[in-house]
Amino acid sequence: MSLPGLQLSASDEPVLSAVVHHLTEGSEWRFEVAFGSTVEIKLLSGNAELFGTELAQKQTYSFSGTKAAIYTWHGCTIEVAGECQVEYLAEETPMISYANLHFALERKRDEAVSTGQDGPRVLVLGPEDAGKTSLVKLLTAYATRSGRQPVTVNLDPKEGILSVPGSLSAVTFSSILDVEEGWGSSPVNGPSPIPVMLPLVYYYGQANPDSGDRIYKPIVTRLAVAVLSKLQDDRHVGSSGCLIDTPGAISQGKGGYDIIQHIVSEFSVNVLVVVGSERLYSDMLRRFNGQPIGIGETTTVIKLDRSGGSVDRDEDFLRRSRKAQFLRYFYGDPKMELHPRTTECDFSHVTIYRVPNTTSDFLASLLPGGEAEDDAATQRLIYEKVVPSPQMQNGILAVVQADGNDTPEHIRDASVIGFVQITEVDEKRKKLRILPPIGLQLPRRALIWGSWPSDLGELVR
Ligand SMILES: Nc1ncnc2c1ncn2[C@@H]1O[C@H](COP(=O)(O)OP(=O)(O)OP(=O)(O)O)[C@@H](O)[C@H]1O
Repeated sequence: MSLPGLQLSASDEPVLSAVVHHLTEGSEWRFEVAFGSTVEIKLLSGNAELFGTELAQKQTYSFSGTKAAIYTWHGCTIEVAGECQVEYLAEETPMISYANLHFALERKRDEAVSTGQDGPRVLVLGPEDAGKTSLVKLLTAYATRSGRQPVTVNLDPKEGILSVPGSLSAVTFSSILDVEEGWGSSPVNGPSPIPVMLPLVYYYGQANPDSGDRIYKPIVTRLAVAVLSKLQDDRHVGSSGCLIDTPGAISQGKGGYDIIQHIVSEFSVNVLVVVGSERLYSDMLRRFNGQPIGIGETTTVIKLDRSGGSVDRDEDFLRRSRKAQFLRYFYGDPKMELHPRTTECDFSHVTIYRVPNTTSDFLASLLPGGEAEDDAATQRLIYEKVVPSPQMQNGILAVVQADGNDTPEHIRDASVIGFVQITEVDEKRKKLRILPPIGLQLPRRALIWGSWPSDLGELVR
């Protein structure tokens, strides 16, 4: 079609050249797409899945800023339009062992249905970029495809499953995952054509857990209490069990093992999966294999190979992924755009608590004379009450279900209602400008200012 007067025709629009790939059974096509480029993929024939979620035939899926793989059990043909940074066909994958793990979990779920006990509580451990999140995504997708309703728990603050980075969350999956977005969407993550899921979110505000801080372990406990009571209250969810993703940092010995012990006991973990590390596997085997959990149950430790497709992501890629997650939180995605407006409020309307830089504050507390002797000093290790300052510019604050005057413990243990960005601090007028997500009123709640991520820049469009 040509446009009158402009001498333009449809053929002047950029056309993405399409290439067709034939995948043999049990192989995968791995691809990486840079931020700023888009690659469109269409399944022409056969069956294919992305981290366990099936692709529909003839539907176009768009990817940007992604590293992933399309796997086929029985062979397929896909059409790919656009430029990938990296792409290749791989015939060696650990998918059979991943599927075997899924079937073993299914047997435990069937047993749970007949005995009335909880289904498997699965903890996934491994070094950074070993493919832990991809495995949890795949196991979640396979469980929902088998008609289960597992609770998926994210204990990796860098990840932000159905929430933003900096938070820990738990959500019950009852429907398919989103091929393009992975976990799909929630009210604290943005809109989606896939049914909205309501995650339970707690705020950590730092990149890596610290066994010595007074925030990480207590909020893991809060999540565990909520998840285990959900398993008790809803038998379908209960027999499906839970799948727990973890940060790579805790799999590196010392303080990390202390955190692993904490997670295992709080979630009554009975299946511990180690991905891609012989040494960690042997340490976990020694510590946990055969350990009794409740009546008649013991923990089983198993090892899985790392997929050759699981790749290291450089800091620039991770920074851009984080920024994209926050932009999606505030502005939605092309399927459903949102238009939040910044709003101004007085300093006196907000009560802000700062997440301390735990490593330095914790170490300081161990120095002679620096020991936390009284309650006030102990509480400083949780949060510090602060007045708005220019350092907060572009900072992310979590709005939690607690009053500004509650104790730091109460504020830490409160779940998140939403996140805001501070876009301007006017010290002279004592006013703040804030970017809230659509629908979030800034009531007189406690706000927690995280120390990470600190490199997002201004998100206002
Ligand atoms: N089979 C695969 N083919 C292509 N890319 C893959 C494959 N498996 C994983 N990836 C990609 O490799 C990267 C690292 O994987 P993943 O996020 O699952 O690791 P992780 O162990 O959870 O990392 P972290 O320790 O940072 O949380 C991700 O970008 C993921 O999409």
